[in-house]
Amino acid sequence: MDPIKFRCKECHKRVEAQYTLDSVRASLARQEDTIIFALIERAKFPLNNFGHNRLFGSDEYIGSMINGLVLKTEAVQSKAGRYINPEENPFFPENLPPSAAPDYPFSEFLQGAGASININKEIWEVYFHELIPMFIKCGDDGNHAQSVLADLTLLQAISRRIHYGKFVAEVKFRESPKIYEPLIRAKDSEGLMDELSSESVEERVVKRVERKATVFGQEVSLEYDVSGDTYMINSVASKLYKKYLIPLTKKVQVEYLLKRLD
Ligand SMILES: O=C(O)C(=O)C[C@]1(C(=O)O)C=C[C@@H](O)C=C1
Repeated sequence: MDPIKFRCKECHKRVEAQYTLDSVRASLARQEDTIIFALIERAKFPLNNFGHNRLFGSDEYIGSMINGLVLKTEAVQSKAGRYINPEENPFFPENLPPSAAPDYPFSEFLQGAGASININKEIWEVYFHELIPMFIKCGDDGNHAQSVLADLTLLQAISRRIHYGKFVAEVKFRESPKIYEPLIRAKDSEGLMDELSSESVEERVVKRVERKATVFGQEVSLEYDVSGDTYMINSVASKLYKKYLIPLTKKVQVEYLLKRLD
């Protein structure tokens, strides 16, 4: 197939991202939609034995189906430039091929050694050992590749949300350097955690997620407006946020800030 040759006048224009507390919160809210739809997609499949299937044998990668597919997919996406975007973090950063995509001047908003924080190993553990058992039924419907790719889409959306904490932390630091600098110099993780946390904002996020998940999970029909909850992921989505996504986003914020002045 021929690649698309068309290019509009806007193609080469650099779009400098403006990060403010409002804009990063708006981005977190949009990312909720992606995560909820990815949860709905994954919920369509049973467990599908991801831990046992072997893929890519011989001298290539040998591992479980999920490891193999994620490793290979990330390699392809890395070549296509996914990880030159500072908002993206790979699950298998070791030996990723470099980007072959044209250079793009992504914003250099993040500062210090914290810009390269990657807690995907922890996210991976939480995902397979705590999140998946929360909403996926045991069983095998033969759709192994499909369910693994649904896992990857969901994992990437979750990872992006959690690592977006770096951008939230940088915005907060720039807004109040006089508050954050002494805490960073004193390596006061608890003080930083207290400073960046807002219980009322967190409550609003969890409530909004539950509401969105209820609406997105409904079946829409031509005969009647909406019918019952199809995928039952509203309680899963709000629990996911309360128990894992918000705490891990805050952990990334603290880790980022501790390295902000390095
Ligand atoms: O909105 C913020 O200020 C954030 O830091 C993001 C976030 C979240 O993960 O949703 C994390 C910490 C705050 O307590 C509130 C919300």
